[in-house]
Amino acid sequence: MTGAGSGTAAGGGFAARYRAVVGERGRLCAGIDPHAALLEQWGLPVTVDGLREFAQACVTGLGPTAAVIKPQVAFFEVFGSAGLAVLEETIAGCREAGALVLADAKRGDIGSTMAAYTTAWLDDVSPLCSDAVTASPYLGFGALDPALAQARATDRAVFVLARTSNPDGARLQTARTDQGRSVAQSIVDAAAAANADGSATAGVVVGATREHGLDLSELSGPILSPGLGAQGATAQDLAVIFADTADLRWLLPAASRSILAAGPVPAALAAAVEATRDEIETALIGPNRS
Ligand SMILES: O=c1ccn([C@@H]2O[C@H](COP(=O)(O)O)[C@@H](O)[C@H]2O)c(=O)[nH]1
Repeated sequence: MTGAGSGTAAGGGFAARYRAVVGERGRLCAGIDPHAALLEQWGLPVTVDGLREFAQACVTGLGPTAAVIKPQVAFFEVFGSAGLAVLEETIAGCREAGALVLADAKRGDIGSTMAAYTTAWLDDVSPLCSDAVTASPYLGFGALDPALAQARATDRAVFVLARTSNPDGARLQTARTDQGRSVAQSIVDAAAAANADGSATAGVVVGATREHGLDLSELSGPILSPGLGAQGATAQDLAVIFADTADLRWLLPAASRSILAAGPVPAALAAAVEATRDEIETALIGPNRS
């Protein structure tokens, strides 16, 4: 299997893997968020067996279709070790199908503990090994160094929270640092510095739900933008808030519940991915794209 998600790539950084799969499948990150309400909507029990069936349908429907797949780790942790076993199968299945897997685990801790999180999420020795992981910079961007180093060495990426899609984030993220920049802008700038080698090792998370006030033009790395659909953002909003502030080739809009609502039939999930992606492409570059 030679898909973007299969194993460790050989050089070129995450940038090459990302460009290849997004070029082929389009700009969209499909989330796997097995909410209890969705399991019920799909006619599944809210048990680990229901979780497994849900995840298998996602692997079949989303794995060959979406460029990036983002399992939300929390919904698997709800079921303890059995849920984590399902997460392992889900990650492996999506990577085998050629998607890049971004584990939404939002890890962040002192360096020595961060090293263990790094092994868990970004090292081939781990059954949870993914192509990228989300991270919180609240202990300082430098505390993420072990993850960034491992990601750089293995052509993976770390997506760092900068300006999140929830309203509660604003007060902290728009606060000014002693250098006069917003906290969120300082995260973006640190990520841009980490990407100076062209590897795109450091992505950022910037929600699609509101004006972010950031200059993303120097980032040279992926911008995960959650908030489409269930949180109220639209494809047109993406064009408005990112067109003048970012290189749109790096924009990776994300949606979970609005896609998963199309289940449980895998073909319907795949169709929802395609429809969402087409809406995004039309909004960002117009209907006559080649
Ligand atoms: O700022 C952020 C960061 C992460 N998320 C995560 O993305 C999905 C969104 O799910 P929807 O169903 O499309 O609302 C979810 O896993 C969040 O934890 C985010 O929404 N905002």
